[in-house]
Amino acid sequence: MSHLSLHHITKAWGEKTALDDISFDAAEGAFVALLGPSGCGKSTLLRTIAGLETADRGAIHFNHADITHLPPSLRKLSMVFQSYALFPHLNVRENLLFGLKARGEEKQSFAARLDNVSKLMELDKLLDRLPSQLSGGQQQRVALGRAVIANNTLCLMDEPLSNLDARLRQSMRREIRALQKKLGLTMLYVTHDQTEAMSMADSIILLNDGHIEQHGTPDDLYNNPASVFAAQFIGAPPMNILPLQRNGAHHYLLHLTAPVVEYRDAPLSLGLRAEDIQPIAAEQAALTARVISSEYMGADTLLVCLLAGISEPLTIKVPGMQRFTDGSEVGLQWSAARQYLFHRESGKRCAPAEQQMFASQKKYAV
Ligand SMILES: Nc1ncnc2c1ncn2[C@@H]1O[C@H](COP(=O)(O)OP(=O)(O)OP(=O)(O)O)[C@@H](O)[C@H]1O
Repeated sequence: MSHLSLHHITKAWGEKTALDDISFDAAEGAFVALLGPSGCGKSTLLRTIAGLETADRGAIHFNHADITHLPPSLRKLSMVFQSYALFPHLNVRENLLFGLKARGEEKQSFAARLDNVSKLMELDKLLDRLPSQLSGGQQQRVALGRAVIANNTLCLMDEPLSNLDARLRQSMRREIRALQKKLGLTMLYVTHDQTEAMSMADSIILLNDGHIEQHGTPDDLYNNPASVFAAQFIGAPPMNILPLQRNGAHHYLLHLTAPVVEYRDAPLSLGLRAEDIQPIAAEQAALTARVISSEYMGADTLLVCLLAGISEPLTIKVPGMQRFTDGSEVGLQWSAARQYLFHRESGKRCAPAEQQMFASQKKYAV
């Protein structure tokens, strides 16, 4: 049985459905990222699991027990907020011990637990300082230490790194992941940053407007996106999405690398990741595009190109040292295995069998 299971959790704020029939399982010791754009319901979901909000419908099971109606203090979970929520007038030691005292836990255990956690979090030399005398990263460690000292096996984190600068964020990501593994914590981690989710999590729950768009491993979300939304949310730059047309001027796109065609009643879009498109010499290419801008980023350069007759620009990722002049013509190719097909109306990915069926219809091929 899963450590944590949500069953059909639904919650509305007035007219707005913030959580729409959310169900998932998290195994013991798993790091699960809740990812999605602003307003998709990440915080509401986390707060509902913590018991700080009440679901309108559905059930939450944790450690074989139904905790749906338990108050937060009895749920045996720790929560770390974006704001750290440290008490400004209490020093690090008092902040770390506050929860234990408030819950009336065994006093004799405090010294050993404090010693253990302050060493683990490298806070042992800072115990007498107030939060205002700590750096952002140190404050974050106190907030984490408070979660760890409670000895709870489930930890909920709501954008814990968003107040830190990019470099510190990266090292804290590694620290949190290492700590979570070492202590065997089950972690639910809210973020809107796909890189954070991809680099830290065992599995990602991608939320879109209150519902689960896709739940899978980082590899699944990147290589097998279930929809245009997932394909464009995961990966940078977002996946190129080009409309396929049966008789339009774009037709040549379709039979460049494989006889992928549009099916009678199923208008499709073609998805291509920027890194899967290779520039080649224009004179050797069946398809050419005009470079409209290039963005040098060190290791890579992003080329924004326009294909004749297609208004959507196409972004291509090339090695940083490869230079193209704006306005020049470049040939393009990609592997048929790296093409994604989506239903244009629903945005959903075509099933493999469906994609095969489209591919086998050669009537549109030149
Ligand atoms: N207390 C509240 N009262 C009314 N509406 C709310 C309340 N809290 C959240 N909402 C609404 O519910 C929806 C989901 O909000 P939520 O804060 O869960 O999203 P989020 O994904 O965490 O967003 P962000 O990344 O911006 O924090 C939004 O439309 C929001 O306006």
